[in-house]
Amino acid sequence: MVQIKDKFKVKADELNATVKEILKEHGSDKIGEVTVAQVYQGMRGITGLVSETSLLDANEGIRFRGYSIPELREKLPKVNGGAEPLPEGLFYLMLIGELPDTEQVQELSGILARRSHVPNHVFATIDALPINTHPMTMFTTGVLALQTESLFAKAYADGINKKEYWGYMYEDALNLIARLPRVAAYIYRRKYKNNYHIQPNGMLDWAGNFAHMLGYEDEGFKELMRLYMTIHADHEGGNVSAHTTHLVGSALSDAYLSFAAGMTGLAGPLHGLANQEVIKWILAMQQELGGGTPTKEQIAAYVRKTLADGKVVPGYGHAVLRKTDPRFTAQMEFAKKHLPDDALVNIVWNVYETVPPILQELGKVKNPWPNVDAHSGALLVHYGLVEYEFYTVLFGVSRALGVLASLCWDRVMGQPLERPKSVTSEWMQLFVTGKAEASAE
Ligand SMILES: CC(=O)SCCNC(=O)CCNC(=O)[C@H](O)C(C)(C)COP(=O)(O)OP(=O)(O)OC[C@H]1O[C@@H](n2cnc3c(N)ncnc32)[C@H](O)[C@@H]1OP(=O)(O)O
Ligand SMILES: O=C([O-])CC(=O)C(=O)O
Repeated sequence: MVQIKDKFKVKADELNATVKEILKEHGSDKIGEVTVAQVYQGMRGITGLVSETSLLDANEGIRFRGYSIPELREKLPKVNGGAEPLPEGLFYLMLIGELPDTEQVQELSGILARRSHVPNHVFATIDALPINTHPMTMFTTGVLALQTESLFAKAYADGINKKEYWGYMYEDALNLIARLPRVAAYIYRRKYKNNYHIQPNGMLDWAGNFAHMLGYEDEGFKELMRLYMTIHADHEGGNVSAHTTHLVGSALSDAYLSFAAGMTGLAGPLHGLANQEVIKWILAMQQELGGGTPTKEQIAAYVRKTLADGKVVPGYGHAVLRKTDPRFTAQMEFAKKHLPDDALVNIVWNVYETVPPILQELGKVKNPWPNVDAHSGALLVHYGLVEYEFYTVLFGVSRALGVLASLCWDRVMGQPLERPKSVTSEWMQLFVTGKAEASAE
């Protein structure tokens, strides 16, 4: 591990020198203009953050350090005999900026396995919550309870030099990633499997062991988890979970606090919770039709009813993407290979053919195409993980890889407290009528 940590610091020193140069030579260059509409409408299109781990193209989708999802599926190391990438490899790529070889990924898997111990008070804290608590609430609570283990918080309290922040953040990030599958699996087994818990298997890879602790030994499910944990890991810096983690981290809150904050955002239905909403929506449609497989006409009618009721069609649309999400496509390919005849998956594919033209008709939806959440639930149901309220926890465990790699970069680059300017609508009225000056600060 010392090796990866050292490598990270070397890369960071190089980038720090480059950024210093950029700021010296181009610090006052303009990167864009901000309109009044952007300020009121969720800051879409404002470039205001630096996130090293991935970059989104509205039409192509996400690239992790330059690699698209199909490229990652091909190039990242796999388990012996496996076809899907090991998510540990993606973490290495996001952190170091280079594709790891199999040996480096195996080393990282071993390190994560050795760091995965979760203290008992975390389980006791989760146990204190009523059983009907949403799994995402249990998850964020569990992560907050784990904060007792933060090395960064301890070191800060002891009074370290700011040049040393990154090293403690790095250790916390790895420890937290190592521990999350255990916390998540505990929640699953407590809520849905009569509190019958399964001990970790230190010989397995990170995602394979997660599947094992959840109670799924099928190799197909383990492959799904490897793919799932890879494709959900990061989506550049402005999405709600990544931005929140970064923002909270900018106050020098440690990795546990920052990640828990990000997870409370992932738990929203317009963000990560949409994966449970998709399955809920399909099941409700089936129920309304008396069961069975709905025809495309019936799906279209249900979509129109959803819209008429003033609701969104979950799994469709995106704040930035303007084409079918490549994460949706990757899952579709997985399904075509492993479960082409699955009834629910076939409904998901019929929904894909039906929804976009209807959303397009509305004239206001900027992206009528499916996002990652439109497909994931149906795959999980196929393998028996039917408890859809748990799905966003899986998303959260994966998202840790991206947002925690980013947090390491934030600290090693010495990123400052984030604090953009806000105004009141009264100020805006004066501004648009020329009675107030725009403030650059
Ligand atoms: C991992 C992820 O976070 S991926 C996203 C997961 N979320 C979902 O799938 C929920 C459904 N989708 C949505 O609600 C939206 O598409 C979002 C939140 C993802 C993006 O929101 P925006 O960037 O505001 O989208 P956009 O600019 O296209 O919105 C314009 C209008 O179209 C509506 N719209 C967008 N997507 C949908 C949809 N799937 N169903 C119905 N209406 C939609 C918006 O609600 C908005 O309506 P309004 O003007 O009456 O308020
Ligand atoms: O990019 C976004 O805004 C939402 C998203 O798809 C993600 O975070 O994975």
